[in-house]
Order: sequence, then C-alpha cells, then structure tokens
Amino acid sequence: MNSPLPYDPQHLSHCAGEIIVNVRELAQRGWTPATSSNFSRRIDQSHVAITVSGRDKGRLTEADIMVVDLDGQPVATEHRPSAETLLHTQLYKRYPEVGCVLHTHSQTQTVASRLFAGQGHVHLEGYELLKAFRGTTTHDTELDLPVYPNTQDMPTLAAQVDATLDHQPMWGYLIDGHGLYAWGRDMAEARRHLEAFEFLLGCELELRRLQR
Ligand SMILES: CSCCC(=O)C(=O)COP(=O)(O)O
Ligand SMILES: [Zn+2]
Repeated sequence: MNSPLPYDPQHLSHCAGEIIVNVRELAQRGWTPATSSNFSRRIDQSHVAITVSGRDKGRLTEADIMVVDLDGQPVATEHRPSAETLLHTQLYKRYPEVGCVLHTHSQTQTVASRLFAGQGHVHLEGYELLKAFRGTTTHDTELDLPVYPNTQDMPTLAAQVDATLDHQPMWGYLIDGHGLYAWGRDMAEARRHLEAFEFLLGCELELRRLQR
C-alpha cells in the first residue's frame, strides 16, 4: 500500500487551481515572458505548492505545480521546483501568515530594476495607491522598495532579503535586470501588492521620462 501523502491533496488541488487561473491573467499582460517567473501558495504549515522549473507560466496545468517543504525539498514528486524556490520558502518560513508569493518579469519591473539599482531602492511616496499595501491607510506615507543585485546564487540573494527584513517590513522587492517579488497572506493580497508595485513603478518611470 502507498504511504499517505504528508499534505492534503484536495488542498493542493485548490492551491494549484488558484495559481493557474491567476497566473494565466498575469501572463496575458505580458508579465511572464519566455517561461520566466514563478509562483507559489502555502498548503499548510510545512508544505508549499510551487511551479515546476522551466514551464510556460501562461499555460500552466495541475501537472506544472508540485509540492516542496519549507527547505525547498520536493515532496512525493520527481519534478524539479523553480530555480528560485529558496526565495519563496524563506518567506513562508519567516512569516507563518504569508500564504502566497508571486514573482514576475514585466518590462516595467525590469526597466525600473535597472534604473534604480544604483541607489539600491525605489522610493515611493505620496501615491494614493500605496494604500493597496497591507497596513497602509493613507497616501501620506513613504516606502522604499529594495533592489538587490542579480545572482544565480540563491542563498546569497536570500541572505540579502533576510537582512532587509530584519529591520524593515516589506511586501516586495526588485532584483536588478530580473524582476519583482511580491507576497501576501493569500492570493488576492499578493496579487494586489504585485499590481500596486507594477503601477507605481510605471508611474516612477513615466515621471523620469517626462522630467528629462
Ligand atoms: C527564462 S527565465 C530565467 C529564470 C527565471 O528568472 C525565472 O523566473 C523562472 O525560473 P523557473 O526555474 O522558476 O522556471
Ligand atoms: Zn525570475
């Protein structure tokens, strides 16, 4: 007899469905070009549903979603998880309330990451849309979105993210020449944060263009 799975397969199916539907919409906006981007959803305290590495994120099916533990190790599958799994699991490990992590490669995110890499962050201030971020209740506030240097060494990148999180709460970050990470308590909140960052970065790029 097969040993029972260490997670609820029905809950995995629910999480996978949420990822598939939402990511299809993000892909239609052009935010996941050329198999880029990766997405995850917490199943329970110790398990995460995450996209299989290298799959076309605009055409995901349940077969493209697998399970890892909070160390990023595959659970009951031969598939290879996203190359960036550690950047997802570090957030689930650190914050029990985080339920969803979304990573995209839109042109706006990528151009902004290049433009602001030198200063290490994008300063966002005075926008009504800042209220899209959990805990923010007024436009009269400011937020620094970190920009980290890109590297293929995920532990190095994860350590930089952790160092920032040690002294600053945040809902996302950019990686230079790469893309954006955003997260939240559930899919709806993570997606709201992702869309808010995309919009605000677009505003900052347009302001720079007009001020030239
Ligand atoms: C062709 S995109 C390069 C890798 C990347 O940045 C990405 O987001 C997708 O990697 P994954 O292993 O999750 O498919
Ligand atoms: Zn990526």
